[in-house]
Amino acid sequence: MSFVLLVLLVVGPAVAALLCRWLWRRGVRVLGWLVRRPTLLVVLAAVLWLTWQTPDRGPAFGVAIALGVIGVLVALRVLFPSWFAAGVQSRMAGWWREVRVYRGAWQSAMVTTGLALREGRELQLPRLIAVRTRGGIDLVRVRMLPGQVLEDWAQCAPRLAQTFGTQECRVRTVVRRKHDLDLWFLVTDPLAVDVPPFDVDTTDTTALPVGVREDGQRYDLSLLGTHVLVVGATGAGKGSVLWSIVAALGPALRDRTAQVWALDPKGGMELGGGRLLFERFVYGDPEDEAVYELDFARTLEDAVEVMRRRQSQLRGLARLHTPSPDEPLIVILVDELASLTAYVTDREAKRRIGSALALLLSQGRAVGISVVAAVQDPRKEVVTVRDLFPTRIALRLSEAEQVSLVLGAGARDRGARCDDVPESLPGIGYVGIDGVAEPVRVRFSHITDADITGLVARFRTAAPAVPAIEESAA
Ligand SMILES: Nc1ncnc2c1ncn2[C@@H]1O[C@H](COP(=O)(O)OP(=O)(O)OP(=O)(O)O)[C@@H](O)[C@H]1O
Repeated sequence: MSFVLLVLLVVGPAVAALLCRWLWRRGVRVLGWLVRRPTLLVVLAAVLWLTWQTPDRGPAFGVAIALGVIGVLVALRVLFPSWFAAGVQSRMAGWWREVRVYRGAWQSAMVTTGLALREGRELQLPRLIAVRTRGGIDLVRVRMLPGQVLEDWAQCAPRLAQTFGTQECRVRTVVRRKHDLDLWFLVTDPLAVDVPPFDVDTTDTTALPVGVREDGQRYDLSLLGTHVLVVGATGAGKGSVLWSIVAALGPALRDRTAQVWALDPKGGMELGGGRLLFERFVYGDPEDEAVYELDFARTLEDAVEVMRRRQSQLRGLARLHTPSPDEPLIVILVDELASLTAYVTDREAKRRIGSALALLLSQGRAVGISVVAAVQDPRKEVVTVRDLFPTRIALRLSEAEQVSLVLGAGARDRGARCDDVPESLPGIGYVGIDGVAEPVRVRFSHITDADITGLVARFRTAAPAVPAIEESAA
Protein backbone atom coordinates (compact mmCIF):
# COMPACT_ATOMS: atom_id res chain seq x y z
CA MET A 1 0.00 0.00 0.00
CA SER A 2 2.70 2.38 1.03
CA PHE A 3 4.47 1.46 -2.21
CA VAL A 4 1.39 2.43 -4.30
CA LEU A 5 1.16 5.70 -2.37
CA LEU A 6 4.81 6.35 -3.05
CA VAL A 7 4.34 5.72 -6.76
CA LEU A 8 1.30 8.01 -6.81
CA LEU A 9 3.24 10.72 -4.98
CA VAL A 10 6.05 10.53 -7.54
CA VAL A 11 4.03 9.99 -10.73
CA GLY A 12 0.99 12.08 -9.73
CA PRO A 13 2.56 15.56 -10.05
CA ALA A 14 4.15 14.61 -13.37
CA VAL A 15 0.80 13.39 -14.76
CA ALA A 16 -0.94 16.47 -13.39
CA ALA A 17 1.68 18.72 -15.02
CA LEU A 18 1.22 16.94 -18.35
CA LEU A 19 -2.55 17.24 -18.06
CA CYS A 20 -2.33 20.97 -17.24
CA ARG A 21 -0.05 21.51 -20.23
CA TRP A 22 -2.43 19.63 -22.50
CA LEU A 23 -5.42 21.60 -21.16
CA TRP A 24 -3.54 24.89 -21.54
CA ARG A 25 -2.68 24.12 -25.16
CA ARG A 26 -6.23 23.06 -25.91
CA GLY A 27 -7.55 26.19 -24.15
CA VAL A 28 -5.28 28.46 -26.18
CA ARG A 29 -6.41 26.75 -29.38
CA VAL A 30 -10.09 27.09 -28.45
CA LEU A 31 -9.51 30.77 -27.59
CA GLY A 32 -7.77 31.34 -30.92
CA TRP A 33 -10.63 29.60 -32.69
CA LEU A 34 -13.14 31.81 -30.86
CA VAL A 35 -11.19 34.97 -31.60
CA ARG A 36 -11.54 34.21 -35.31
CA ARG A 37 -15.34 33.92 -34.92
CA PRO A 38 -16.65 37.27 -33.76
CA THR A 39 -20.33 36.35 -34.15
CA LEU A 40 -19.96 33.41 -31.77
CA LEU A 41 -18.03 35.56 -29.33
CA VAL A 42 -20.74 38.21 -29.36
CA VAL A 43 -23.42 35.57 -28.74
CA LEU A 44 -21.40 34.04 -25.87
CA ALA A 45 -20.80 37.46 -24.34
CA ALA A 46 -24.53 38.22 -24.64
CA VAL A 47 -25.41 34.96 -22.82
CA LEU A 48 -23.00 35.76 -19.97
CA TRP A 49 -24.23 39.33 -19.73
CA LEU A 50 -27.91 38.30 -19.66
CA THR A 51 -27.23 35.64 -17.04
CA TRP A 52 -25.42 38.18 -14.92
CA GLN A 53 -28.15 40.84 -15.37
CA THR A 54 -31.03 38.48 -14.57
CA PRO A 55 -29.72 36.16 -11.81
CA ASP A 56 -33.26 35.20 -10.73
CA ARG A 57 -34.07 33.64 -14.14
CA GLY A 58 -30.96 31.50 -14.22
CA PRO A 59 -28.60 30.76 -17.13
CA ALA A 60 -31.35 29.02 -19.12
CA PHE A 61 -32.87 32.41 -19.98
CA GLY A 62 -29.62 33.68 -21.50
CA VAL A 63 -29.12 30.43 -23.40
CA ALA A 64 -32.70 30.57 -24.77
CA ILE A 65 -32.22 34.16 -25.97
CA ALA A 66 -28.85 33.24 -27.54
CA LEU A 67 -30.39 30.24 -29.35
CA GLY A 68 -33.15 32.53 -30.63
CA VAL A 69 -30.60 35.02 -31.97
CA ILE A 70 -28.58 32.22 -33.59
CA GLY A 71 -31.78 30.86 -35.18
CA VAL A 72 -32.65 34.28 -36.65
CA LEU A 73 -29.09 34.68 -38.01
CA VAL A 74 -29.12 31.21 -39.59
CA ALA A 75 -32.53 31.87 -41.15
CA LEU A 76 -31.33 35.20 -42.58
CA ARG A 77 -28.23 33.53 -43.97
CA VAL A 78 -30.24 30.82 -45.69
CA LEU A 79 -32.99 33.14 -47.00
CA PHE A 80 -30.86 36.10 -48.11
CA PRO A 81 -27.32 34.75 -48.64
CA SER A 82 -25.84 37.71 -50.55
CA TRP A 83 -27.42 40.34 -48.33
CA PHE A 84 -26.24 38.43 -45.25
CA ALA A 85 -22.70 38.07 -46.61
CA ALA A 86 -22.38 41.77 -47.49
CA GLY A 87 -24.51 43.35 -44.78
CA VAL A 88 -23.86 41.21 -41.68
CA GLN A 89 -20.91 38.85 -42.12
CA SER A 90 -18.66 41.32 -43.89
CA ARG A 91 -19.38 44.08 -41.33
CA MET A 92 -19.07 41.85 -38.26
CA ALA A 93 -15.84 40.24 -39.45
CA GLY A 94 -14.53 43.66 -40.54
CA TRP A 95 -15.36 45.23 -37.20
CA TRP A 96 -13.58 42.40 -35.42
CA ARG A 97 -10.49 42.64 -37.64
CA GLU A 98 -10.50 46.40 -37.10
CA VAL A 99 -10.38 45.94 -33.33
CA ARG A 100 -7.99 43.01 -33.36
CA VAL A 101 -5.54 43.96 -36.13
CA TYR A 102 -5.74 47.52 -37.38
CA ARG A 103 -6.72 49.91 -34.56
CA GLY A 104 -3.96 48.92 -32.16
CA ALA A 105 -1.12 49.12 -34.68
CA TRP A 106 -2.52 52.06 -36.70
CA GLN A 107 -0.51 54.86 -35.12
CA SER A 108 2.81 53.05 -35.22
CA ALA A 109 2.17 51.88 -38.79
CA MET A 110 1.43 55.43 -39.93
CA VAL A 111 4.51 56.82 -38.18
CA THR A 112 6.95 54.17 -39.42
CA THR A 113 5.70 54.37 -43.00
CA GLY A 114 5.92 58.18 -42.93
CA LEU A 115 2.20 58.63 -43.64
CA ALA A 116 1.63 60.50 -40.35
CA LEU A 117 2.45 64.20 -40.11
CA ARG A 118 4.09 65.89 -37.14
CA GLU A 119 3.27 69.57 -36.59
CA GLY A 120 5.17 70.81 -33.60
CA ARG A 121 4.15 68.47 -30.81
CA GLU A 122 0.98 67.43 -32.52
CA LEU A 123 0.83 64.19 -34.49
CA GLN A 124 -1.69 64.03 -37.33
CA LEU A 125 -2.76 60.55 -38.42
CA PRO A 126 -4.70 59.53 -41.51
CA ARG A 127 -8.14 58.44 -40.30
CA LEU A 128 -9.10 54.77 -40.27
CA ILE A 129 -12.75 55.02 -41.29
CA ALA A 130 -14.00 51.45 -41.48
CA VAL A 131 -12.98 47.87 -42.15
CA ARG A 132 -14.98 45.29 -44.05
CA THR A 133 -13.95 41.72 -44.67
CA ARG A 134 -14.89 39.98 -47.89
CA GLY A 135 -13.51 36.60 -48.91
CA GLY A 136 -9.89 36.65 -47.84
CA ILE A 137 -9.60 40.43 -48.11
CA ASP A 138 -9.85 43.24 -45.56
CA LEU A 139 -11.15 46.39 -47.23
CA VAL A 140 -9.82 49.23 -45.11
CA ARG A 141 -11.25 52.68 -45.90
CA VAL A 142 -8.92 55.54 -44.87
CA ARG A 143 -9.02 59.31 -45.12
CA MET A 144 -5.75 60.78 -46.39
CA LEU A 145 -4.11 63.78 -44.77
CA PRO A 146 -4.18 67.05 -46.75
CA GLY A 147 -1.47 66.98 -49.41
CA GLN A 148 -1.34 63.21 -49.73
CA VAL A 149 -2.06 61.36 -52.97
CA LEU A 150 -2.60 57.72 -53.90
CA GLU A 151 1.03 57.32 -54.97
CA ASP A 152 2.26 58.18 -51.43
CA TRP A 153 0.26 55.25 -50.09
CA ALA A 154 1.07 52.93 -52.99
CA GLN A 155 4.78 53.31 -52.23
CA CYS A 156 4.18 52.14 -48.66
CA ALA A 157 1.90 49.25 -49.63
CA PRO A 158 4.45 46.42 -49.06
CA ARG A 159 5.37 47.85 -45.64
CA LEU A 160 1.71 48.19 -44.65
CA ALA A 161 1.11 44.57 -45.66
CA GLN A 162 4.05 43.46 -43.55
CA THR A 163 2.95 45.54 -40.55
CA PHE A 164 -0.56 44.12 -40.49
CA GLY A 165 0.59 40.56 -41.21
CA THR A 166 -1.11 40.21 -44.59
CA GLN A 167 0.20 38.86 -47.88
CA GLU A 168 -0.27 41.98 -49.97
CA CYS A 169 -1.77 45.43 -49.87
CA ARG A 170 -3.32 47.26 -52.82
CA VAL A 171 -4.31 50.87 -52.85
CA ARG A 172 -7.46 51.91 -54.68
CA THR A 173 -9.30 55.14 -55.26
CA VAL A 174 -12.87 55.58 -54.02
CA VAL A 175 -15.45 56.79 -56.51
CA ARG A 176 -16.61 60.36 -55.74
CA ARG A 177 -14.49 60.56 -52.56
CA LYS A 178 -11.24 62.22 -53.47
CA HIS A 179 -9.87 62.31 -49.92
CA ASP A 180 -10.50 58.63 -49.23
CA LEU A 181 -8.68 55.48 -50.29
CA ASP A 182 -9.47 51.80 -50.00
CA LEU A 183 -6.61 49.59 -48.88
CA TRP A 184 -7.14 45.97 -49.89
CA PHE A 185 -5.23 43.72 -47.51
CA LEU A 186 -4.98 40.18 -48.80
CA VAL A 187 -5.18 37.94 -45.75
CA THR A 188 -5.44 34.70 -47.70
CA ASP A 189 -5.12 34.32 -51.44
CA PRO A 190 -8.11 32.63 -53.10
CA LEU A 191 -6.09 32.53 -56.33
CA ALA A 192 -3.60 30.02 -54.94
CA VAL A 193 -5.78 27.15 -56.16
CA ASP A 194 -6.72 26.28 -59.75
CA VAL A 195 -9.97 27.71 -61.07
CA PRO A 196 -12.08 25.13 -62.92
CA PRO A 197 -14.05 26.25 -65.99
CA PHE A 198 -17.46 27.76 -65.30
CA ASP A 199 -20.65 26.10 -66.37
CA VAL A 200 -21.66 28.87 -68.73
CA ASP A 201 -25.21 29.30 -69.87
CA THR A 202 -25.30 32.84 -71.20
CA THR A 203 -24.86 34.32 -74.64
CA ASP A 204 -24.10 37.75 -73.18
CA THR A 205 -20.72 38.69 -74.59
CA THR A 206 -20.44 41.74 -72.35
CA ALA A 207 -19.92 39.55 -69.26
CA LEU A 208 -18.00 36.38 -70.02
CA PRO A 209 -17.14 34.41 -66.86
CA VAL A 210 -13.44 33.71 -67.34
CA GLY A 211 -11.87 33.59 -63.90
CA VAL A 212 -11.89 34.52 -60.23
CA ARG A 213 -10.84 37.85 -58.72
CA GLU A 214 -8.66 38.11 -55.67
CA ASP A 215 -11.68 38.89 -53.48
CA GLY A 216 -13.02 35.46 -54.41
CA GLN A 217 -15.73 36.81 -56.74
CA ARG A 218 -16.18 35.64 -60.33
CA TYR A 219 -14.52 37.83 -62.94
CA ASP A 220 -16.62 38.61 -66.02
CA LEU A 221 -14.80 39.95 -69.06
CA SER A 222 -16.55 42.14 -71.59
CA LEU A 223 -15.66 41.29 -75.18
CA LEU A 224 -18.31 43.12 -77.16
CA GLY A 225 -16.96 46.47 -78.32
CA THR A 226 -13.37 45.88 -77.30
CA HIS A 227 -10.12 44.13 -78.24
CA VAL A 228 -8.07 42.12 -75.75
CA LEU A 229 -4.28 41.79 -75.64
CA VAL A 230 -2.84 39.03 -73.43
CA VAL A 231 0.84 39.34 -72.50
CA GLY A 232 2.87 36.83 -70.52
CA ALA A 233 6.24 35.11 -70.32
CA THR A 234 6.62 31.51 -71.49
CA GLY A 235 4.39 29.27 -69.41
CA ALA A 236 2.54 32.19 -67.80
CA GLY A 237 -0.79 30.77 -68.94
CA LYS A 238 -1.65 32.78 -72.07
CA GLY A 239 -3.30 29.66 -73.47
CA SER A 240 -5.62 29.46 -70.48
CA VAL A 241 -6.80 33.05 -71.03
CA LEU A 242 -7.58 32.35 -74.70
CA TRP A 243 -9.33 29.11 -73.81
CA SER A 244 -11.27 30.68 -70.92
CA ILE A 245 -12.67 33.18 -73.42
CA VAL A 246 -13.55 30.46 -75.94
CA ALA A 247 -15.18 28.39 -73.18
CA ALA A 248 -17.24 31.35 -71.99
CA LEU A 249 -18.30 32.04 -75.58
CA GLY A 250 -19.63 28.46 -75.90
CA PRO A 251 -23.39 29.18 -75.73
CA ALA A 252 -23.00 32.16 -78.10
CA LEU A 253 -21.07 29.94 -80.55
CA ARG A 254 -23.79 27.31 -80.38
CA ASP A 255 -26.51 29.97 -80.91
CA ARG A 256 -24.43 31.47 -83.73
CA THR A 257 -24.48 34.94 -82.19
CA ALA A 258 -20.68 34.70 -82.06
CA GLN A 259 -18.03 32.97 -84.11
CA VAL A 260 -14.31 32.51 -83.67
CA TRP A 261 -11.75 32.89 -86.41
CA ALA A 262 -8.66 31.27 -84.94
CA LEU A 263 -5.17 32.11 -86.17
CA ASP A 264 -2.54 29.87 -84.68
CA PRO A 265 0.89 30.57 -86.14
CA LYS A 266 2.39 27.89 -83.89
CA GLY A 267 1.31 25.32 -86.46
CA GLY A 268 -2.07 24.79 -84.81
CA MET A 269 -0.52 23.43 -81.60
CA GLU A 270 -2.34 25.69 -79.13
CA LEU A 271 -5.80 26.05 -80.65
CA GLY A 272 -6.06 22.88 -82.77
CA GLY A 273 -8.12 21.04 -80.12
CA GLY A 274 -11.03 23.41 -80.70
CA ARG A 275 -11.00 23.49 -84.51
CA LEU A 276 -14.56 22.16 -84.68
CA LEU A 277 -15.73 25.14 -82.65
CA PHE A 278 -14.11 27.67 -84.95
CA GLU A 279 -15.65 29.20 -88.04
CA ARG A 280 -12.17 29.56 -89.46
CA PHE A 281 -8.98 27.91 -88.35
CA VAL A 282 -5.77 29.06 -89.97
CA TYR A 283 -2.51 27.60 -88.81
CA GLY A 284 -0.38 27.54 -91.90
CA ASP A 285 2.22 25.14 -93.10
CA PRO A 286 5.52 26.24 -91.59
CA GLU A 287 7.37 24.40 -94.35
CA ASP A 288 5.94 26.69 -97.00
CA GLU A 289 6.53 30.04 -95.37
CA ALA A 290 5.33 32.30 -98.18
CA VAL A 291 1.91 30.64 -98.45
CA TYR A 292 1.70 30.29 -94.70
CA GLU A 293 2.12 34.00 -94.05
CA LEU A 294 -0.24 35.01 -96.86
CA ASP A 295 -2.94 32.76 -95.38
CA PHE A 296 -3.01 34.90 -92.27
CA ALA A 297 -3.07 38.08 -94.36
CA ARG A 298 -6.02 36.78 -96.41
CA THR A 299 -8.04 35.85 -93.31
CA LEU A 300 -7.54 39.26 -91.73
CA GLU A 301 -8.45 40.96 -95.01
CA ASP A 302 -11.67 38.93 -95.14
CA ALA A 303 -12.51 40.29 -91.71
CA VAL A 304 -11.82 43.81 -92.99
CA GLU A 305 -14.28 43.15 -95.81
CA VAL A 306 -16.98 42.10 -93.31
CA MET A 307 -16.15 45.23 -91.33
CA ARG A 308 -16.59 47.50 -94.35
CA ARG A 309 -19.90 45.87 -95.26
CA ARG A 310 -21.25 46.25 -91.73
CA GLN A 311 -20.10 49.85 -91.60
CA SER A 312 -22.09 50.72 -94.68
CA GLN A 313 -25.14 48.82 -93.35
CA LEU A 314 -25.04 50.54 -89.96
CA ARG A 315 -24.14 54.03 -91.17
CA GLY A 316 -26.72 56.47 -89.81
CA LEU A 317 -28.67 53.70 -88.05
CA ALA A 318 -26.62 52.63 -85.04
CA ARG A 319 -23.23 53.29 -83.54
CA LEU A 320 -22.75 49.83 -82.04
CA HIS A 321 -23.46 46.55 -83.77
CA THR A 322 -25.80 44.09 -82.03
CA PRO A 323 -24.78 40.44 -82.57
CA SER A 324 -27.34 38.17 -84.20
CA PRO A 325 -27.16 34.78 -85.96
CA ASP A 326 -27.07 36.65 -89.30
CA GLU A 327 -24.41 39.11 -88.20
CA PRO A 328 -22.57 37.47 -85.27
CA LEU A 329 -19.81 38.88 -83.11
CA ILE A 330 -16.60 37.83 -84.87
CA VAL A 331 -13.74 37.08 -82.49
CA ILE A 332 -10.35 36.98 -84.22
CA LEU A 333 -8.29 34.82 -81.87
CA VAL A 334 -4.53 35.01 -82.38
CA ASP A 335 -1.98 32.96 -80.47
CA GLU A 336 1.48 34.58 -80.59
CA LEU A 337 0.70 37.87 -82.29
CA ALA A 338 4.43 38.55 -82.81
CA SER A 339 4.47 35.84 -85.46
CA LEU A 340 2.11 38.02 -87.48
CA THR A 341 3.65 41.41 -86.73
CA ALA A 342 7.38 41.04 -86.13
CA TYR A 343 8.62 37.65 -87.24
CA VAL A 344 7.04 37.62 -90.72
CA THR A 345 9.69 37.18 -93.43
CA ASP A 346 7.58 37.80 -96.54
CA ARG A 347 7.49 41.60 -96.97
CA GLU A 348 4.24 41.61 -98.89
CA ALA A 349 2.53 39.43 -96.27
CA LYS A 350 3.91 41.62 -93.49
CA ARG A 351 2.52 44.78 -95.11
CA ARG A 352 -0.90 43.23 -95.71
CA ILE A 353 -1.14 41.74 -92.20
CA GLY A 354 -0.03 45.03 -90.59
CA SER A 355 -2.54 47.12 -92.49
CA ALA A 356 -5.49 44.70 -91.99
CA LEU A 357 -4.73 44.37 -88.27
CA ALA A 358 -4.50 48.14 -87.79
CA LEU A 359 -7.83 48.61 -89.60
CA LEU A 360 -9.57 45.93 -87.54
CA LEU A 361 -8.18 47.25 -84.28
CA SER A 362 -9.07 50.85 -85.00
CA GLN A 363 -12.53 50.36 -86.55
CA GLY A 364 -13.68 46.78 -85.93
CA ARG A 365 -15.10 46.89 -82.44
CA ALA A 366 -18.08 49.13 -83.25
CA VAL A 367 -19.22 46.67 -85.92
CA GLY A 368 -18.82 43.51 -83.84
CA ILE A 369 -15.31 42.40 -84.71
CA SER A 370 -13.05 41.88 -81.71
CA VAL A 371 -9.42 40.83 -81.78
CA VAL A 372 -8.12 38.71 -78.89
CA ALA A 373 -4.38 38.21 -79.21
CA ALA A 374 -1.64 36.70 -77.06
CA VAL A 375 2.01 37.70 -77.14
CA GLN A 376 5.15 37.15 -75.07
CA ASP A 377 7.06 40.32 -75.76
CA PRO A 378 5.09 43.55 -75.29
CA ARG A 379 7.68 45.94 -76.78
CA LYS A 380 6.39 48.39 -79.38
CA GLU A 381 8.84 47.15 -82.01
CA VAL A 382 7.30 43.67 -81.63
CA VAL A 383 3.64 44.68 -81.27
CA THR A 384 3.30 47.95 -83.12
CA VAL A 385 -0.48 47.96 -82.57
CA ARG A 386 -0.23 47.48 -78.80
CA ASP A 387 -1.99 50.71 -77.88
CA LEU A 388 -5.04 49.87 -80.01
CA PHE A 389 -6.17 47.20 -77.51
CA PRO A 390 -8.51 48.81 -74.95
CA THR A 391 -8.37 45.73 -72.66
CA ARG A 392 -4.94 44.44 -71.70
CA ILE A 393 -4.13 41.44 -69.56
CA ALA A 394 -0.65 41.12 -68.09
CA LEU A 395 0.19 37.67 -66.73
CA ARG A 396 3.61 36.83 -65.25
CA LEU A 397 6.19 39.08 -66.88
CA SER A 398 9.94 38.66 -66.81
CA GLU A 399 10.78 42.32 -66.05
CA ALA A 400 9.18 45.00 -63.88
CA GLU A 401 9.49 47.56 -66.72
CA GLN A 402 7.17 45.51 -68.91
CA VAL A 403 4.24 46.18 -66.56
CA SER A 404 3.94 49.80 -67.63
CA LEU A 405 4.27 48.80 -71.31
CA VAL A 406 1.18 46.64 -70.95
CA LEU A 407 -0.93 48.25 -68.25
CA GLY A 408 0.26 51.85 -68.40
CA ALA A 409 2.44 54.06 -66.24
CA GLY A 410 1.90 53.70 -62.50
CA ALA A 411 0.09 50.35 -62.76
CA ARG A 412 2.87 48.55 -60.91
CA ASP A 413 2.74 51.10 -58.08
CA ARG A 414 -0.96 50.43 -57.84
CA GLY A 415 -0.24 46.79 -57.15
CA ALA A 416 0.11 45.12 -60.56
CA ARG A 417 3.34 43.31 -59.71
CA CYS A 418 3.34 40.96 -62.69
CA ASP A 419 7.06 40.33 -62.29
CA ASP A 420 6.36 38.94 -58.79
CA VAL A 421 3.79 36.36 -59.92
CA PRO A 422 5.40 33.00 -59.11
CA GLU A 423 6.00 30.49 -61.88
CA SER A 424 4.05 28.00 -59.77
CA LEU A 425 0.84 29.99 -60.30
CA PRO A 426 0.18 30.10 -64.05
CA GLY A 427 -2.99 31.82 -65.20
CA ILE A 428 -2.74 34.69 -62.69
CA GLY A 429 -2.70 38.15 -64.22
CA TYR A 430 -3.87 41.72 -63.98
CA VAL A 431 -6.61 43.03 -66.24
CA GLY A 432 -6.34 46.68 -67.21
CA ILE A 433 -9.15 48.41 -69.05
CA ASP A 434 -8.84 51.85 -70.66
CA GLY A 435 -10.59 54.39 -68.46
CA VAL A 436 -10.50 52.20 -65.34
CA ALA A 437 -7.78 53.31 -62.95
CA GLU A 438 -6.93 50.10 -61.10
CA PRO A 439 -6.00 46.80 -62.71
CA VAL A 440 -7.87 43.79 -61.33
CA ARG A 441 -5.96 40.68 -60.27
CA VAL A 442 -7.57 37.55 -61.71
CA ARG A 443 -6.83 33.85 -62.00
CA PHE A 444 -8.19 32.52 -65.27
CA SER A 445 -9.87 29.14 -65.54
CA HIS A 446 -7.58 26.22 -66.14
CA ILE A 447 -8.91 24.53 -69.26
CA THR A 448 -7.43 21.09 -69.78
CA ASP A 449 -7.43 19.03 -72.99
CA ALA A 450 -10.34 17.04 -71.56
CA ASP A 451 -12.26 20.28 -70.98
CA ILE A 452 -11.62 21.28 -74.60
CA THR A 453 -13.00 17.95 -75.80
CA GLY A 454 -16.06 18.55 -73.59
CA LEU A 455 -16.49 22.07 -74.98
CA VAL A 456 -16.39 20.79 -78.55
CA ALA A 457 -18.96 18.10 -77.78
CA ARG A 458 -21.27 20.59 -76.08
CA PHE A 459 -21.03 23.67 -78.24
CA ARG A 460 -20.02 22.72 -81.78
CA THR A 461 -22.64 23.68 -84.30
CA ALA A 462 -23.96 21.15 -86.81
CA ALA A 463 -23.09 23.30 -89.81
CA PRO A 464 -21.08 26.48 -90.14
CA ALA A 465 -23.01 29.75 -90.38
CA VAL A 466 -20.58 31.20 -92.88
CA PRO A 467 -19.71 28.78 -95.69
CA ALA A 468 -16.14 29.89 -96.28
CA ILE A 469 -14.18 27.75 -93.85
CA GLU A 470 -10.56 28.13 -94.64
CA GLU A 471 -8.02 25.66 -93.45
CA SER A 472 -4.64 26.45 -94.74
CA ALA A 473 -2.41 23.64 -95.76
CA ALA A 474 -5.12 21.20 -94.88
N1 LIG B 1 -5.16 29.11 -65.30
C1 LIG B 1 -4.32 28.12 -65.05
N2 LIG B 1 -4.39 27.45 -63.89
C2 LIG B 1 -3.53 26.44 -63.63
N3 LIG B 1 -2.57 26.01 -64.47
C3 LIG B 1 -2.46 26.64 -65.64
C4 LIG B 1 -3.32 27.72 -65.99
N4 LIG B 1 -2.95 28.16 -67.21
C5 LIG B 1 -1.94 27.40 -67.60
N5 LIG B 1 -1.64 26.47 -66.68
C6 LIG B 1 -0.57 25.48 -66.79
O1 LIG B 1 0.64 26.19 -67.01
C7 LIG B 1 1.41 25.62 -68.06
C8 LIG B 1 1.68 26.66 -69.16
O2 LIG B 1 0.45 27.11 -69.66
P1 LIG B 1 0.30 27.73 -71.13
O3 LIG B 1 0.85 26.79 -72.14
O4 LIG B 1 -1.10 28.16 -71.26
O5 LIG B 1 1.27 28.97 -71.03
P2 LIG B 1 1.67 29.94 -72.20
O6 LIG B 1 1.85 31.28 -71.60
O7 LIG B 1 0.68 29.84 -73.33
O8 LIG B 1 3.07 29.35 -72.63
P3 LIG B 1 3.81 29.46 -74.04
O9 LIG B 1 4.18 30.89 -74.24
O10 LIG B 1 5.01 28.61 -73.86
O11 LIG B 1 2.85 28.95 -75.08
C9 LIG B 1 0.61 24.42 -68.56
O12 LIG B 1 1.15 23.27 -67.93
C10 LIG B 1 -0.79 24.64 -68.05
O13 LIG B 1 -1.42 23.42 -67.72
